[in-house]
Amino acid sequence: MQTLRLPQKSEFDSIRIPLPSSKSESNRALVIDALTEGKNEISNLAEARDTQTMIRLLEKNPPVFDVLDAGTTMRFLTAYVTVTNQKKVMTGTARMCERPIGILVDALRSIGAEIHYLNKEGYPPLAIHGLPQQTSGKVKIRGDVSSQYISAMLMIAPVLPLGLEIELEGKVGSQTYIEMTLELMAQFGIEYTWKNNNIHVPHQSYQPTQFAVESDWSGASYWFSLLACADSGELFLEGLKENSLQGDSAIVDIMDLLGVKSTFKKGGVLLQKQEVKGLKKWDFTHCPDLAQTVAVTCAILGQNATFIGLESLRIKETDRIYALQQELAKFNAELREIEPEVFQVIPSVTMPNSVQIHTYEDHRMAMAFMPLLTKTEVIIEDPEVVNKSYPSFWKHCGIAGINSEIQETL
Ligand SMILES: O=C(O)C1=C[C@@H](OP(=O)(O)O)[C@@H](O)[C@H](O)C1
Ligand SMILES: C=C(OP(=O)(O)O)C(=O)O
Repeated sequence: MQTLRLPQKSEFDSIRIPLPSSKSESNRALVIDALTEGKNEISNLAEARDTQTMIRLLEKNPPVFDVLDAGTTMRFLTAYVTVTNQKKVMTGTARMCERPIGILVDALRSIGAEIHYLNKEGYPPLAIHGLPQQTSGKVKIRGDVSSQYISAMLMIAPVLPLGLEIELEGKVGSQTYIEMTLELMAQFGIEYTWKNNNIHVPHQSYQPTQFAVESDWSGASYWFSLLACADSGELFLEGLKENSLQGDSAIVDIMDLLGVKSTFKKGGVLLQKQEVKGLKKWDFTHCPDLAQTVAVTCAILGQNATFIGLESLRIKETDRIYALQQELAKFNAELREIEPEVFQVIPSVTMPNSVQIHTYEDHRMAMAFMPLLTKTEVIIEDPEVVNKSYPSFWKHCGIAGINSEIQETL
């Protein structure tokens, strides 16, 4: 097994981190581009494996689309392949085949698609036979499992002959990602209305557009956390905008409470240390990918914060609640469920001399625990797991003066 040793370090100079591009924006722009007649100019696409997988599948168009562990690639391409009336098998890693897709398949079937499950009902792998004819212009989709099903349906909606009216049912999670989808579609010339639970996208054409992908706010969160946990330093994060399409820009408000001041400047955002105001409670319903970063930060900073809105974490790259609980325990911290779906961070009081973090095939487990190096030596198992969203993460740690060392262990 490969591990990465991160020596303890808690003082940082004035450092500029280039940051990767957003995989969420990239994967939307790629699907829209594939649906557009005419030439778009899309720049700054993500180096993330999830995006590179989508580029490769769209370019090579093999009969089997193996998306590996990329949720957006699986969900967005399932809708894309269907609407473009292709015959295709959609599959992915063993974990991807445990991540539900039934809500999206039901939505596509309800407008006339022919899709079959090749193994377990409700889960990939799927055999798609296309959409011979759109039989309905209305669909109901529950919003509490994954917003990616809704984004997938929204992006194909303009090219459907009858357009699409989507009624969102129940609680809607990750709503910021639905907003990102619609705002991005609007930049490609699409008009829509969203009233209460109803989103209506009439039939229309995507317009050729120039679109530059912004840096990734989810990836930026680990640098906010590093500074929050450090004794001193100043970081400049490149390519972030104050008015972002990404809901994970909420990290600015969260970290304002955890001791990081953000100042937007030309070309990015400057992070400086300030006093810790304290984080009492946060709802992660609309920014689930920040939960691991903030849980680790609170555990390190001695913040007994209450977390809600973590339900979707159980069906991501791993069961992130279980994974966090296991790894926080290694430095005597906890994520305790005090009532159903209400969690409290119980911070660490004693820190071991070294902590080895298991990463559960989840990029965010590796990156979220990196800031622990401000308090002790950290050993990260399977460091390449970061490639899913942030392949240059360890290189950027090097820019920050963290002298990591790869180790081969049995
Ligand atoms: O649409 C997107 O780009 C994403 C939506 C979110 O998923 P859910 O909607 O499943 O919460 C998020 O966790 C994921 O990393 C990216
Ligand atoms: C959940 C994530 O991605 P996806 O659902 O697209 O696999 C993530 O990047 O944290």
